[in-house]
Amino acid sequence: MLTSRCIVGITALYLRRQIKLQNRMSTFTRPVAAVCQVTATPDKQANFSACKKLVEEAKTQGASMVFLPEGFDYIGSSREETLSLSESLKGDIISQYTQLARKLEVWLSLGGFHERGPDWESDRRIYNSHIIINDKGDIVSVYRKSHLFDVELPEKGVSLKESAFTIPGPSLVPPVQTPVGKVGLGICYDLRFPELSLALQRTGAEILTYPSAFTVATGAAHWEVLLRARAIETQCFVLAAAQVGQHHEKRSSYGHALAVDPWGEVLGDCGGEKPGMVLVEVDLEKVKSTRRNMPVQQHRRDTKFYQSLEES
Ligand SMILES: O=C(O)CNC(=O)[C@H](CS)NC(=O)CCC(=O)C(=O)O
Repeated sequence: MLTSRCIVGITALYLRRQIKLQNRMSTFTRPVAAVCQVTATPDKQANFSACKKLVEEAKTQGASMVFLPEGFDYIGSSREETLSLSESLKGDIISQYTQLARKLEVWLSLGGFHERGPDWESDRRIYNSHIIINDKGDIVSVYRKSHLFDVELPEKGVSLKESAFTIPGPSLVPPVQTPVGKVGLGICYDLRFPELSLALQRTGAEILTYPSAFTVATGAAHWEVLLRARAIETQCFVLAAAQVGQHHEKRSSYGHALAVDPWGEVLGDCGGEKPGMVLVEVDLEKVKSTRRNMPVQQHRRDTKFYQSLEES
Protein backbone atom coordinates (compact mmCIF):
# COMPACT_ATOMS: atom_id res chain seq x y z
CA MET A 1 0.00 0.00 0.00
CA LEU A 2 2.69 2.33 1.12
CA THR A 3 4.86 1.40 -1.86
CA SER A 4 2.14 1.91 -4.40
CA ARG A 5 1.17 5.27 -2.93
CA CYS A 6 4.78 6.21 -3.20
CA ILE A 7 4.91 5.26 -6.84
CA VAL A 8 1.73 7.18 -7.53
CA GLY A 9 3.33 10.17 -5.87
CA ILE A 10 6.46 9.91 -7.96
CA THR A 11 4.45 9.40 -11.15
CA ALA A 12 2.39 12.47 -10.35
CA LEU A 13 5.55 14.47 -9.80
CA TYR A 14 7.01 13.16 -13.04
CA LEU A 15 3.85 14.05 -14.95
CA ARG A 16 3.73 17.50 -13.41
CA ARG A 17 7.30 18.04 -14.52
CA GLN A 18 6.48 16.90 -18.04
CA ILE A 19 3.53 19.28 -18.20
CA LYS A 20 5.73 22.11 -16.94
CA LEU A 21 8.31 21.32 -19.60
CA GLN A 22 5.62 21.21 -22.27
CA ASN A 23 4.24 24.56 -21.16
CA ARG A 24 7.69 26.01 -21.21
CA MET A 25 8.34 24.66 -24.65
CA SER A 26 5.00 25.90 -25.92
CA THR A 27 6.03 29.46 -24.95
CA PHE A 28 8.92 29.01 -27.37
CA THR A 29 6.91 28.11 -30.45
CA ARG A 30 6.78 31.78 -31.56
CA PRO A 31 9.44 34.49 -31.37
CA VAL A 32 9.63 36.07 -27.94
CA ALA A 33 9.95 39.79 -27.19
CA ALA A 34 11.07 41.13 -23.81
CA VAL A 35 9.49 44.43 -22.80
CA CYS A 36 11.53 46.03 -20.02
CA GLN A 37 11.20 48.67 -17.40
CA VAL A 38 14.03 50.40 -15.57
CA THR A 39 14.68 53.29 -13.22
CA ALA A 40 17.37 55.32 -14.96
CA THR A 41 19.26 57.96 -12.99
CA PRO A 42 21.92 60.46 -14.08
CA ASP A 43 24.54 57.67 -13.59
CA LYS A 44 25.17 56.31 -17.09
CA GLN A 45 27.38 53.39 -16.07
CA ALA A 46 24.90 52.17 -13.43
CA ASN A 47 22.09 52.45 -15.99
CA PHE A 48 24.06 50.39 -18.49
CA SER A 49 24.72 47.68 -15.89
CA ALA A 50 21.03 47.48 -14.98
CA CYS A 51 19.91 47.33 -18.62
CA LYS A 52 22.61 44.78 -19.47
CA LYS A 53 21.33 42.48 -16.70
CA LEU A 54 17.81 42.66 -18.09
CA VAL A 55 19.01 41.97 -21.63
CA GLU A 56 21.03 38.95 -20.44
CA GLU A 57 18.09 37.61 -18.45
CA ALA A 58 15.73 38.11 -21.41
CA LYS A 59 18.12 36.27 -23.73
CA THR A 60 18.44 33.38 -21.25
CA GLN A 61 14.65 33.13 -21.15
CA GLY A 62 14.48 32.88 -24.94
CA ALA A 63 13.85 36.44 -26.15
CA SER A 64 15.04 37.29 -29.64
CA MET A 65 14.42 41.03 -29.22
CA VAL A 66 14.62 43.20 -26.10
CA PHE A 67 12.86 46.56 -25.75
CA LEU A 68 14.33 49.24 -23.46
CA PRO A 69 12.58 52.53 -22.63
CA GLU A 70 13.12 56.19 -23.44
CA GLY A 71 16.00 57.50 -21.36
CA PHE A 72 17.54 54.02 -20.99
CA ASP A 73 20.92 55.82 -21.13
CA TYR A 74 20.07 58.30 -18.33
CA ILE A 75 17.49 60.72 -16.98
CA GLY A 76 19.23 64.00 -16.18
CA SER A 77 18.32 66.16 -13.18
CA SER A 78 18.60 69.47 -15.08
CA ARG A 79 18.66 70.71 -18.64
CA GLU A 80 22.39 71.31 -18.31
CA GLU A 81 23.07 67.80 -17.03
CA THR A 82 20.86 66.20 -19.70
CA LEU A 83 22.79 68.05 -22.40
CA SER A 84 26.28 67.47 -21.03
CA LEU A 85 25.77 63.69 -20.67
CA SER A 86 24.61 63.33 -24.30
CA GLU A 87 26.69 61.49 -26.90
CA SER A 88 26.71 60.79 -30.62
CA LEU A 89 25.76 57.45 -32.15
CA LYS A 90 29.47 56.73 -32.36
CA GLY A 91 30.02 57.32 -28.63
CA ASP A 92 30.64 54.88 -25.78
CA ILE A 93 27.04 54.14 -24.86
CA ILE A 94 25.88 52.96 -28.25
CA SER A 95 29.06 51.00 -28.83
CA GLN A 96 28.52 49.22 -25.48
CA TYR A 97 25.06 48.23 -26.71
CA THR A 98 26.17 47.15 -30.18
CA GLN A 99 28.77 44.91 -28.54
CA LEU A 100 26.17 43.49 -26.17
CA ALA A 101 23.78 42.74 -29.06
CA ARG A 102 26.55 41.04 -31.02
CA LYS A 103 27.80 39.02 -28.06
CA LEU A 104 24.35 37.78 -27.03
CA GLU A 105 23.03 37.59 -30.60
CA VAL A 106 19.92 39.51 -29.68
CA TRP A 107 18.07 42.41 -31.31
CA LEU A 108 17.63 45.61 -29.29
CA SER A 109 15.17 48.48 -29.35
CA LEU A 110 16.84 51.35 -27.47
CA GLY A 111 13.91 53.57 -26.84
CA GLY A 112 15.18 57.10 -26.45
CA PHE A 113 18.84 57.92 -26.66
CA HIS A 114 20.04 61.48 -25.97
CA GLU A 115 21.82 61.99 -29.29
CA ARG A 116 23.91 65.08 -29.99
CA GLY A 117 22.40 66.95 -32.94
CA PRO A 118 24.12 67.83 -36.20
CA ASP A 119 25.11 71.34 -34.98
CA TRP A 120 25.97 70.38 -31.41
CA GLU A 121 29.12 72.51 -31.26
CA SER A 122 27.19 75.68 -32.05
CA ASP A 123 23.66 75.10 -30.72
CA ARG A 124 23.95 72.38 -28.03
CA ARG A 125 20.75 70.69 -29.12
CA ILE A 126 20.01 66.95 -29.06
CA TYR A 127 17.63 64.50 -30.65
CA ASN A 128 15.60 61.96 -28.70
CA SER A 129 16.43 58.88 -30.80
CA HIS A 130 15.00 55.38 -30.92
CA ILE A 131 17.67 53.00 -32.21
CA ILE A 132 17.25 49.47 -33.52
CA ILE A 133 20.33 47.22 -33.32
CA ASN A 134 20.38 43.79 -34.92
CA ASP A 135 21.90 40.57 -33.56
CA LYS A 136 25.17 41.27 -35.39
CA GLY A 137 25.55 44.57 -33.58
CA ASP A 138 24.67 46.83 -36.53
CA ILE A 139 22.46 49.89 -36.16
CA VAL A 140 19.66 49.18 -38.62
CA SER A 141 17.36 52.14 -37.96
CA VAL A 142 17.24 55.46 -36.10
CA TYR A 143 13.97 57.30 -35.53
CA ARG A 144 14.09 60.77 -33.96
CA LYS A 145 11.09 61.70 -31.81
CA SER A 146 8.87 64.03 -33.76
CA HIS A 147 6.40 65.29 -31.14
CA LEU A 148 8.03 67.04 -28.20
CA PHE A 149 6.54 67.07 -24.71
CA ASP A 150 6.07 70.76 -23.83
CA VAL A 151 3.37 70.51 -21.23
CA GLU A 152 2.29 72.49 -18.16
CA LEU A 153 -0.22 70.86 -15.85
CA PRO A 154 0.12 72.96 -12.69
CA GLU A 155 -2.62 71.15 -10.79
CA LYS A 156 -0.85 67.82 -11.46
CA GLY A 157 2.66 69.07 -10.74
CA VAL A 158 3.79 68.39 -14.32
CA SER A 159 6.00 70.94 -16.07
CA LEU A 160 8.31 69.75 -18.83
CA LYS A 161 9.64 71.55 -21.88
CA GLU A 162 11.40 69.03 -24.04
CA SER A 163 11.89 71.53 -26.88
CA ALA A 164 14.20 73.57 -24.63
CA PHE A 165 16.93 71.02 -25.37
CA THR A 166 15.62 68.72 -28.10
CA ILE A 167 15.22 69.12 -31.86
CA PRO A 168 12.07 67.55 -33.31
CA GLY A 169 12.92 64.68 -35.66
CA PRO A 170 12.61 65.47 -39.35
CA SER A 171 10.67 62.39 -40.47
CA LEU A 172 9.10 59.03 -39.71
CA VAL A 173 11.10 55.93 -40.58
CA PRO A 174 9.80 52.81 -42.36
CA PRO A 175 8.96 49.79 -40.18
CA VAL A 176 11.92 47.48 -39.58
CA GLN A 177 11.86 43.72 -40.23
CA THR A 178 12.99 41.96 -37.02
CA PRO A 179 12.77 38.38 -35.70
CA VAL A 180 9.52 39.26 -33.86
CA GLY A 181 7.86 41.00 -36.82
CA LYS A 182 7.83 44.33 -38.62
CA VAL A 183 8.39 47.02 -36.00
CA GLY A 184 7.12 50.62 -36.36
CA LEU A 185 9.01 53.18 -34.31
CA GLY A 186 7.58 55.87 -32.05
CA ILE A 187 8.67 57.36 -28.72
CA CYS A 188 6.63 58.21 -25.61
CA TYR A 189 4.55 61.37 -26.32
CA ASP A 190 4.26 60.27 -29.99
CA LEU A 191 1.73 57.78 -28.61
CA ARG A 192 -0.83 60.59 -28.45
CA PHE A 193 -0.80 61.10 -32.23
CA PRO A 194 -2.78 58.38 -34.01
CA GLU A 195 -1.72 59.83 -37.39
CA LEU A 196 1.75 58.45 -36.72
CA SER A 197 0.55 54.97 -35.79
CA LEU A 198 -1.69 54.82 -38.85
CA ALA A 199 1.17 55.90 -41.13
CA LEU A 200 3.33 53.11 -39.68
CA GLN A 201 0.52 50.58 -40.01
CA ARG A 202 -0.07 51.55 -43.65
CA THR A 203 3.59 51.00 -44.44
CA GLY A 204 3.59 47.50 -43.02
CA ALA A 205 4.02 47.64 -39.24
CA GLU A 206 2.82 44.56 -37.35
CA ILE A 207 4.18 45.81 -34.04
CA LEU A 208 4.16 49.41 -32.78
CA THR A 209 6.67 50.45 -30.14
CA TYR A 210 6.36 53.35 -27.71
CA PRO A 211 9.33 53.28 -25.35
CA SER A 212 8.42 55.83 -22.69
CA ALA A 213 9.10 57.84 -19.57
CA PHE A 214 5.53 58.85 -18.81
CA THR A 215 4.87 61.14 -15.89
CA VAL A 216 3.00 59.58 -12.97
CA ALA A 217 -0.03 61.87 -13.39
CA THR A 218 -0.47 61.48 -17.15
CA GLY A 219 0.37 57.80 -16.96
CA ALA A 220 -2.34 57.06 -14.41
CA ALA A 221 -4.89 58.92 -16.52
CA HIS A 222 -3.94 57.95 -20.08
CA TRP A 223 -1.18 55.36 -20.57
CA GLU A 224 -3.03 52.06 -20.85
CA VAL A 225 -6.03 53.57 -22.65
CA LEU A 226 -3.80 55.14 -25.31
CA LEU A 227 -1.70 52.02 -25.85
CA ARG A 228 -4.74 49.80 -26.19
CA ALA A 229 -6.46 52.29 -28.49
CA ARG A 230 -3.41 52.38 -30.80
CA ALA A 231 -3.38 48.55 -30.84
CA ILE A 232 -7.09 48.32 -31.60
CA GLU A 233 -7.07 51.01 -34.31
CA THR A 234 -4.06 49.65 -36.13
CA GLN A 235 -4.60 45.96 -35.31
CA CYS A 236 -0.92 45.77 -34.38
CA PHE A 237 0.84 44.43 -31.32
CA VAL A 238 1.92 47.36 -29.15
CA LEU A 239 5.08 46.97 -27.08
CA ALA A 240 5.88 49.80 -24.69
CA ALA A 241 8.97 49.65 -22.49
CA ALA A 242 8.84 52.17 -19.65
CA GLN A 243 10.68 54.08 -16.98
CA VAL A 244 9.40 53.46 -13.44
CA GLY A 245 9.93 55.08 -10.03
CA GLN A 246 12.16 57.90 -8.89
CA HIS A 247 15.04 59.00 -11.14
CA HIS A 248 16.25 61.85 -8.93
CA GLU A 249 14.73 64.27 -6.43
CA LYS A 250 12.70 66.07 -9.09
CA ARG A 251 11.35 63.32 -11.28
CA SER A 252 9.46 60.02 -11.18
CA SER A 253 7.85 57.89 -13.87
CA TYR A 254 4.66 55.86 -14.04
CA GLY A 255 6.02 52.45 -15.12
CA HIS A 256 3.57 49.77 -16.29
CA ALA A 257 5.66 48.69 -19.28
CA LEU A 258 2.98 47.01 -21.36
CA ALA A 259 2.49 44.46 -24.12
CA VAL A 260 -0.84 44.58 -25.95
CA ASP A 261 -2.09 42.26 -28.70
CA PRO A 262 -3.90 43.37 -31.90
CA TRP A 263 -7.29 42.82 -30.27
CA GLY A 264 -6.35 45.26 -27.49
CA GLU A 265 -5.82 42.65 -24.82
CA VAL A 266 -3.02 43.32 -22.32
CA LEU A 267 -0.58 40.39 -22.47
CA GLY A 268 1.81 41.66 -19.84
CA ASP A 269 2.24 44.58 -17.42
CA CYS A 270 5.41 45.29 -15.41
CA GLY A 271 3.50 47.14 -12.68
CA GLY A 272 4.19 50.54 -11.17
CA GLU A 273 6.76 49.68 -8.52
CA LYS A 274 10.10 48.44 -9.75
CA PRO A 275 12.31 47.45 -12.68
CA GLY A 276 11.54 44.20 -14.46
CA MET A 277 10.33 42.75 -17.72
CA VAL A 278 7.56 40.79 -19.37
CA LEU A 279 8.19 38.15 -22.01
CA VAL A 280 5.59 37.87 -24.73
CA GLU A 281 5.21 35.50 -27.59
CA VAL A 282 4.50 37.49 -30.74
CA ASP A 283 2.06 35.44 -32.78
CA LEU A 284 1.78 37.29 -36.10
CA GLU A 285 -1.15 35.06 -37.05
CA LYS A 286 -3.13 37.19 -34.56
CA VAL A 287 -2.38 40.28 -36.65
CA LYS A 288 -3.59 38.51 -39.80
CA SER A 289 -6.76 37.06 -38.30
CA THR A 290 -7.74 40.31 -36.53
CA ARG A 291 -7.34 42.22 -39.80
CA ARG A 292 -9.12 39.55 -41.81
CA ASN A 293 -12.12 39.37 -39.50
CA MET A 294 -12.60 43.11 -39.10
CA PRO A 295 -10.94 44.82 -42.09
CA VAL A 296 -10.98 48.38 -40.75
CA GLN A 297 -8.02 49.37 -42.90
CA GLN A 298 -10.00 48.51 -46.01
CA HIS A 299 -13.04 50.30 -44.63
CA ARG A 300 -11.09 53.51 -44.04
CA ARG A 301 -12.05 56.29 -46.50
CA ASP A 302 -9.36 58.30 -48.28
CA THR A 303 -7.69 61.27 -46.56
CA LYS A 304 -9.70 63.75 -48.65
CA PHE A 305 -12.91 62.36 -47.25
CA TYR A 306 -11.94 63.27 -43.70
CA GLN A 307 -10.59 66.68 -44.74
CA SER A 308 -13.78 67.65 -46.55
CA LEU A 309 -15.25 69.31 -43.43
CA GLU A 310 -12.27 71.66 -43.09
CA GLU A 311 -12.55 72.73 -46.72
CA SER A 312 -16.25 73.51 -46.68
O1 LIG B 1 13.84 64.02 -20.77
C1 LIG B 1 14.48 62.99 -20.99
O2 LIG B 1 15.64 62.82 -20.60
C2 LIG B 1 13.79 61.88 -21.72
N1 LIG B 1 12.57 62.35 -22.30
C3 LIG B 1 11.38 62.33 -21.68
O3 LIG B 1 11.27 61.90 -20.55
C4 LIG B 1 10.16 62.86 -22.42
C5 LIG B 1 10.31 64.31 -22.68
S1 LIG B 1 10.39 65.32 -21.25
N2 LIG B 1 8.96 62.54 -21.68
C6 LIG B 1 7.77 62.46 -22.26
O4 LIG B 1 7.60 62.62 -23.47
C7 LIG B 1 6.60 62.16 -21.32
C8 LIG B 1 5.27 62.09 -22.04
C9 LIG B 1 4.13 61.96 -21.11
O5 LIG B 1 4.27 61.76 -19.93
C10 LIG B 1 2.75 62.06 -21.65
O6 LIG B 1 2.55 62.09 -22.88
O7 LIG B 1 1.83 62.13 -20.83
